[in-house]
Amino acid sequence: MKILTASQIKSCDITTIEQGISSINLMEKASGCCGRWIEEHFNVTDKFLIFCGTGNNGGDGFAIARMLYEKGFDVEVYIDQENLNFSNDAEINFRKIKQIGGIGIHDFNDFLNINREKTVIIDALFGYGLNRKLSGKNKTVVEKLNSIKVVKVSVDIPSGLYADKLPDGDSVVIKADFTLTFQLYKRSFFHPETGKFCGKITVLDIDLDKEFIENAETDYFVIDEDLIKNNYRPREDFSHKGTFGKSILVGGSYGKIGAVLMTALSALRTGSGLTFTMAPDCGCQIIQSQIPEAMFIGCGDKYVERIEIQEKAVYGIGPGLGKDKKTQNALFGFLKYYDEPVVLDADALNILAQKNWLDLIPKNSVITPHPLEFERLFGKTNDSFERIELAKTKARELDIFIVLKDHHTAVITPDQKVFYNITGNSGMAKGGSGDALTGILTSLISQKYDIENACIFAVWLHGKAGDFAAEKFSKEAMLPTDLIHEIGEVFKYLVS
Ligand SMILES: NC(=O)C1=CN([C@@H]2O[C@H](COP(=O)(O)OP(=O)(O)OC[C@H]3O[C@@H](n4cnc5c(N)ncnc54)[C@H](O)[C@@H]3O)[C@@H](O)[C@H]2O)[C@@H](O)CC1
Ligand SMILES: Nc1ncnc2c1ncn2[C@@H]1O[C@H](COP(=O)(O)OP(=O)(O)O)[C@@H](O)[C@H]1O
Ligand SMILES: [K+]
Repeated sequence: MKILTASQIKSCDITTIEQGISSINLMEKASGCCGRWIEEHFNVTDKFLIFCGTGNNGGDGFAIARMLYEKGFDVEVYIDQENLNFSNDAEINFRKIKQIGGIGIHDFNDFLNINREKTVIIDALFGYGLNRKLSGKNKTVVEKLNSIKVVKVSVDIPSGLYADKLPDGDSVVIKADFTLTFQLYKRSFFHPETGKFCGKITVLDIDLDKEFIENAETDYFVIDEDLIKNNYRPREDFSHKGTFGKSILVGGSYGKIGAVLMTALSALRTGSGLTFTMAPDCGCQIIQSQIPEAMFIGCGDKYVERIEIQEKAVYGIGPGLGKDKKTQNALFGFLKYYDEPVVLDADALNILAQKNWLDLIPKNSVITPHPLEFERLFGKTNDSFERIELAKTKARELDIFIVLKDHHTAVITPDQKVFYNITGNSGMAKGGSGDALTGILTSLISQKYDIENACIFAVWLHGKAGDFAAEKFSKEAMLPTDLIHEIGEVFKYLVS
């Protein structure tokens, strides 16, 4: 799914209106979608306090208030009574609720304390039209709302957030539990500094002009299930182990053998035809007894001391590798003569950063840094938006794919497209999760997924397996090995 900027969304709204629906009816449709979602998720005994701004986001709020009232909900509306300079459609909907009479209309300042347990705040202060940080009464009311512990639902965007950039450092933003956004995800939902305000996000289809969206130019995309289902290739019947490639996972060092073991196990669980671990001899017994399906190639005593080049194989290098001098030489020796795409992770990246060997990375390779590894490779950035821009520059410069790991991992391609992943959860924030991703990626590339599709599929699959593991064991208790065992459930889900 595409991600558009605030100004593109505005143009999309205008185009949709030009195509035949009036703007007031579009607002009715958008508010209707929110109203139905609210009805499905809350009880008629709950009390709704709806905070409305003067723009069309506020207009949505007034319309939602009317719809909930008509369904029998207890609704109060809060506005800034010193600023009644409403947009046309907000004005129409404001008048409608005034006519109804049964809905209390109050000033932000009259909002003192919540005196009922089951209260729900609806935030319809600002949407994508925000053009400066919140100040005055808007700021005060958001600070007050943030200080009380009740469920908050933001309409379109948590008020105070921009759709596509960071707010100023000291901005106030509503901290929502739920965000009901129209038609498309917004970029700010996926960045750590801004995404933390959104809570659980639901995208509501309000039928904006499909042709406009199709033709809109953007570098930014969300990895949704449609993309994955198009991408996934079920296993052919007439096939043999050679059909599904040869994955060689290089890593492990004394005390970190588990890392390469988990990488190999993930490669197997993702369907690799032939799977090898290339690891120090001290890991032989443990790997061979834990994963009999994987073959073992010894390449040192306690550390990887050489990386043998084999034909028709895809290499995933880094998990548990360590940075021993002999390992550094082994990596240098390998990359100097190898020019097929490889997957590089963890200490392989740390060595490349430390030695400034980035030019050795073969074209079309995939690197999978977490933010700190990224910083070691490419330097500091001020925020995660800048980090993505730097990743785009580096992906193009080096002609590589960058899988920038985070809560919403981003796949950045050499032609500067950015795909945000929406599967995964904080249960994966445990040593070993990244090793699993390296195995999944290597396996998909060895099965001849093109590299872009392999990256997209791998991060989605990895996160989805993490979500299944969290469902079964909880975020706290799930282990990276549980995630690896859930990979099978994800493939079953894809064909169901
Ligand atoms: N027809 C449409 O265009 C539709 C718009 N929709 C809703 O409309 C929203 C966008 O509406 P608008 O473009 O009116 O924008 P907003 O409702 O976000 O508010 C913009 C208004 O607030 C002012 N403003 C911006 N930042 C401010 C600040 N910090 N302090 C005080 N005032 C500030 C602006 O000057 C403008 O008057 C969407 O997010 C969505 O909720 C939906 O109803 C779907 C259809
Ligand atoms: N809070 C989180 N939400 C979603 N995914 C997460 C979270 N924390 C970690 N992950 C995922 O787990 C993996 C961790 O990788 P990494 O930091 O390299 O750790 P490791 O030490 O396991 O190699 C990444 O794929 C990352 O996206
Ligand atoms: K809002």
